[in-house]
Amino acid sequence: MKTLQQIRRDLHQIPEIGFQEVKTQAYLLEEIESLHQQRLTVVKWKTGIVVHVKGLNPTKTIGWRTDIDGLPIEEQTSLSYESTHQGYMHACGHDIHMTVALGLLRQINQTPINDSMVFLFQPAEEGPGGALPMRQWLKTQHPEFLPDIIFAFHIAPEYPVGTVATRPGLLFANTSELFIDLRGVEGHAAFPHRTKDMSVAAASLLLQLQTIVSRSINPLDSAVVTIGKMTSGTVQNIISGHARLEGTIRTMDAQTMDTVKNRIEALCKATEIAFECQVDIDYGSGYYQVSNTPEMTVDFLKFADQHQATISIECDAAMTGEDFGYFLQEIPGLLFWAGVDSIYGLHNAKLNPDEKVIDYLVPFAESYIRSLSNHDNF
Ligand SMILES: CC(=O)N[C@@H](CCC[C@H](N)C(=O)O)C(=O)O
Repeated sequence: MKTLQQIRRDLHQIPEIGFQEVKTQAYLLEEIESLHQQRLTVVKWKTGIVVHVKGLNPTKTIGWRTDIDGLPIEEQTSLSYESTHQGYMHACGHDIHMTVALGLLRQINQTPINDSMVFLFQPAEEGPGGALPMRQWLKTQHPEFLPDIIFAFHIAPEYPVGTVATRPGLLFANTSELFIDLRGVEGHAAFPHRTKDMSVAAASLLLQLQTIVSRSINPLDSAVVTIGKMTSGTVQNIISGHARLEGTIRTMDAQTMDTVKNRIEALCKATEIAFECQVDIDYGSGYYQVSNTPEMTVDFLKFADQHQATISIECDAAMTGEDFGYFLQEIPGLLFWAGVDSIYGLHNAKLNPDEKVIDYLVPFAESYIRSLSNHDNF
């Protein structure tokens, strides 16, 4: 049997983006198939997997969800086990998330609890979003695998290993992707008056977008409009006829998302008039906020407080997005941060989570799950 460290390193080498996690799915299936199958039912969904572990005397089903996708980032860690998929990296820790889920699955399968468990290996968390369609599929095709309560964690580079952090209620923001295409007229650099320059239009729009949060959102509310990518033009002496802005919107309040989108649409219309061009907006995929079930989260933090090896923190909400919010929309549960002590943050090409988190978190999660299965107070 492979060590969990080996599994994490193997998975780290094969990052794949949303709904293309073919090798990842095959690797996970091989590991799952190597376990005693007596209590297991394994079903594939797209590039994801659902594993049901039958309890000894089940009255409920406890869910554990992990995301499985990587990011389109060129890794710069120089680790001996760095990504073999050029241009792709597990830069958000999903390799650690999967490994912990497999470790917990091994433990629960080896020494079952009274209740049943369902492990959801979910594709496409970074986009376009696997949680919502997976939830719908479970509801319609496999309601017997729908958990009564559900848990997930996310690595947190800023905390040391052994730290868990979460909060009752809102933890992560509402999100929407944002893609804006500006189409004008390309032409010779020496004759600007015969063109409609989309580099200038995009630059102007980019700056105007920055006024939304500062001038249209109540300062006591919170929002983010980030343009992470801006492309325009072909070569230095041709005026660009096409530019594209790619970004993301984050809001703490679901209604604030509408306010931000209304302002974006107004500024795009104004850009069309000002620069005599066509501007098209595509909101891509959006995620519902992650809102933890309050009583369960208070109990979780109490459990963590009493756990010998754990530092527990009631943290602030963050502008991160997570499609786990779609599971919590219908199923009680919570998401928590787990410290991995890296000077480089999430989505950074040098992110290097401390693998000790695996040996800490599997027993922590196992004892938490066992404590829940001994109670029927939810
Ligand atoms: C935990 C994390 O980093 N999640 C991602 C989710 C991305 C959602 C979507 N693709 C977007 O960019 O809006 C995040 O960036 O917060």
